[in-house]
Amino acid sequence: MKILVLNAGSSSQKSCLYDIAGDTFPEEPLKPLWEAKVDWTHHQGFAEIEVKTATGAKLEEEIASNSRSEVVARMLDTLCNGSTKVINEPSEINAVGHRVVHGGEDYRESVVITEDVKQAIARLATIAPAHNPVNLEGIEAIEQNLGTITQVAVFDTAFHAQIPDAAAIYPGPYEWVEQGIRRYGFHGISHQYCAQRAARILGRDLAGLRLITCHLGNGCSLAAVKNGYSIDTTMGFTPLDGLMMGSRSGAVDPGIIIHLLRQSDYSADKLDNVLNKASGLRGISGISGDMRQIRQEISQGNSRAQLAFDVYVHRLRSYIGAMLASLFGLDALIFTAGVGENDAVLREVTCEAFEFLGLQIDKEKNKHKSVDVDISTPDSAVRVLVIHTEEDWEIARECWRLVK
Ligand SMILES: Nc1ncnc2c1ncn2[C@@H]1O[C@H](COP(=O)(O)OP(=O)(O)O)[C@@H](O)[C@H]1O
Ligand SMILES: CC(=O)OP(=O)(O)O
Ligand SMILES: [Mg+2]
Repeated sequence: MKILVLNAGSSSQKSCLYDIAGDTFPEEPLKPLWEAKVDWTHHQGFAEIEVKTATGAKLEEEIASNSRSEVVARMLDTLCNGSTKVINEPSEINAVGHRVVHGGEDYRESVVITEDVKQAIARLATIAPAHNPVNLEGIEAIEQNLGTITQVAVFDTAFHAQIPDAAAIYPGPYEWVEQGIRRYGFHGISHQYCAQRAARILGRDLAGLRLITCHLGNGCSLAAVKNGYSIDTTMGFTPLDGLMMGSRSGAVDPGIIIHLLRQSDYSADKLDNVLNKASGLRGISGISGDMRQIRQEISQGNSRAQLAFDVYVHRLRSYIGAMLASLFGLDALIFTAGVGENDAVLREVTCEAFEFLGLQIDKEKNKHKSVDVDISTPDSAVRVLVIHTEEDWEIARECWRLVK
């Protein structure tokens, strides 16, 4: 079965094609036949497309277009033509899976996309403005280019759908509960993949495991996973809650918002922009939301970069503490996504705070650039894992489950 996966971000579009043979979904992630990445950030009005195949073919080009449909058309063209050709025609694709960030109260698991599903994704754009509209554009671009092919929406919120009310409900007025203003949680596709992968690495059943998965990418969130279910998480009603992120503030005293609305020229739009795009590592450092750049500036003695890192670590430790309390204990702490997988110093200083629990990492193992490994010492009371997240593979798994 050939499954095309689309993971649409606000300024990028990642896609890949898997070929899954046989009657059972493989345990180990397969290498995609073909992968494509489109980036709109570098050159206004232009899309940079990078394509590579499992056999080593590569293609890079720039096209003058802001239209996701036009760019998806070109991407699909590279699947069937030229040096990166891996199939003869688009009709060989059996299904298309999409990462959709917000599924709200209506969608608590993956679904085959219908008009109703599209309308719900559009409606939820008001609370996931950076994500849901581009997810919908991706779905429509596939409709325009591939017609009536089966498409599946895999929601970032779904893995958190079982979070108990005590952890999900904000202590505002009860009307909020009635209006669906509650903690939904995000990055669920990644948290779910990492929890399953951790159980495999540990040689244990998910049932009986208490895990904290730390997804630290541009967006950052933690999940407390018990018996394979998320029972608490740091992102909330929107992907702005919780940890400090690349350019998002994470949780701040709501009184600051009231203060700014009353005392300054802040509007809702300005607040949105400040909290989502001009805060976090970028806001504090004044340099960048990219952890690699923060690290480089720290090595050159930049005190604001150091402060940004220190606040990031403080927040991360605090929220790990919160997840620990929800789990009543911990079997494994898992680091994943761009920062979690690559930043050994961050992992080391984060873990130091939990040595009192008997959690101990092997500092040499921690420095190795390998993933899907246990970096704790043999006698550590808690296992510490670094896992390469495979959101696309998890989307393909859900697609396979629904379409097979
Ligand atoms: N070697 C590294 N050291 C520290 N941070 C890294 C490294 N490589 C990537 N990152 C960070 O990972 C983040 C992006 O993570 P990623 O999971 O790719 O994000 P997203 O999928 O949310 O766009 C960036 O902040 C980047 O700086
Ligand atoms: C939900 C979310 O924050 O996603 P990302 O980290 O991809 O921005
Ligand atoms: Mg990501």
